[in-house]
Amino acid sequence: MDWLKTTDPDFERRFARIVDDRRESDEDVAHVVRDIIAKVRAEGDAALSRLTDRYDHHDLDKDGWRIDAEACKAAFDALAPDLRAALELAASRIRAYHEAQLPADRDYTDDAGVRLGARWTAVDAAGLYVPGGRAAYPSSLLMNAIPAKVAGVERLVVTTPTPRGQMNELVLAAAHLAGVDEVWRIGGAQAVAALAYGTDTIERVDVITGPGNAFVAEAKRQLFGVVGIDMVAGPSEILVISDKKSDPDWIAVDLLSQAEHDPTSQSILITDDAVFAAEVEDAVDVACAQLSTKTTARASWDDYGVIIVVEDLLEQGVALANRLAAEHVELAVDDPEAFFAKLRHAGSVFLGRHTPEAVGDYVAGPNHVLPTGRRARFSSGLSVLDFMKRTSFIALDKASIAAIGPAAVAMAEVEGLPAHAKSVQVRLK
Ligand SMILES: NC(=O)c1ccc[n+]([C@@H]2O[C@H](COP(=O)([O-])OP(=O)(O)OC[C@H]3O[C@@H](n4cnc5c(N)ncnc54)[C@H](O)[C@@H]3O)[C@@H](O)[C@H]2O)c1
Ligand SMILES: N[C@H](CO)Cc1c[nH]c[nH+]1
Ligand SMILES: [Zn+2]
Repeated sequence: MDWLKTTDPDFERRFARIVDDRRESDEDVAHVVRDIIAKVRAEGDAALSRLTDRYDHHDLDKDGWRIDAEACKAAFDALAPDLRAALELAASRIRAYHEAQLPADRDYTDDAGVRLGARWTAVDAAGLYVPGGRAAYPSSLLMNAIPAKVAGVERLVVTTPTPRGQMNELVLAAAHLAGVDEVWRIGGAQAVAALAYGTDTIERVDVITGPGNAFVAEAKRQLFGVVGIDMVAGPSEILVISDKKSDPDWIAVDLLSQAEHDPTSQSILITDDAVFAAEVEDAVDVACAQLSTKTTARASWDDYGVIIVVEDLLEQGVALANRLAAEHVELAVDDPEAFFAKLRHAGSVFLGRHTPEAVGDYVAGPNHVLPTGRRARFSSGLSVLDFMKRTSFIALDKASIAAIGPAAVAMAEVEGLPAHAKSVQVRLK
């Protein structure tokens, strides 16, 4: 864990190193992923089978490639009542939030008499990556599938690893609840490649969404263009801005809540009180030792955890947070609105001491699939729009082409494109 004070003479150098650190996307990962993608593209199912054996340690031909709809329904029917209620609450809150994102078509006629507009349509098929290496993520299934359904996607294809052949019943139950069409027992970069290129067994999709570890995130990054993607959503991150009035035990578990996802996750505390910072550090040690996920959480905190003590939390603290552009930012202060007003770069923001990030992971409603690795500077969380595209349209008649056509002819001529000019001119006669 790194301790920084803005008053340290080498603060700027050390902070800049943290901002620029590409935690998960190093050259080794990129190289491994490139190789996996090439193998899946060239060999299809045979590569999927071999890579699943190598990384997830089971035999697809023996265990089955696909989980059928009956198994998903059976898992849903077998849910304990409290878990079923929790999944249903999460699903209905996620659905309500995302339904409000549906965009409106445009269709109008401007002053020149030109009819213009745009029509939104869903992609035909979406590949939804549901992580499953270290933990199981039924919540991520809902976060992927519900916006896709709201958008009107016809074919929803889930891929998820089943390490050592172990299926997670809650993931299957969530697939039934969300109305997923296909569930494939494949994870990692090989799953992303199969969705992008298709194989004899798995038909390709148009867009791939969802979170995952460094290999999954890098595969999506490399395959963007072959297929649409939502954004690069890799190992989780949390940045907590807190004054000394917060309970150190609360802040410690908030930091650990993201550290426990992955050894390359990152948890950062920014505070203006060094004593409070030390209390949180101690509380992290105590809380971490009690977690079943302590090995992962400890590794993440030791290698990538950061505590930054600033002189002025509102001005300096938020300025640093903007440079970090973290996936999640908690504002554990008396007046979170004042901080929120200055915060421009973050995937999702949690306002006030009673808003733990973990509630957003499950039941609040906004999507938990969010950009990581400082990418909140230019990307947003998963939304209904990631499953849709916009087609613009133009309609002219004799009068309106006469109004705007000559300008097009003039521009085509200076661009040296005579066929363009002619195709307008012939209609002006
Ligand atoms: N940013 C977000 O929105 C968000 C949301 C939820 C989860 N997450 C992140 O998702 C990740 C889940 O990770 P996970 O590991 O539990 O599951 P995962 O499904 O993402 O990854 C497991 C797969 O990784 C591949 N893999 C593992 N080691 C490999 C290696 N050495 N070489 C090549 N491939 C390898 C395997 O194929 C395996 O199937 C975490 O990093 C978590 O923080 C992010
Ligand atoms: N915190 C993760 C996004 O980074 C989402 C998640 C799912 N389950 C628990 N957490
Ligand atoms: Zn989480």
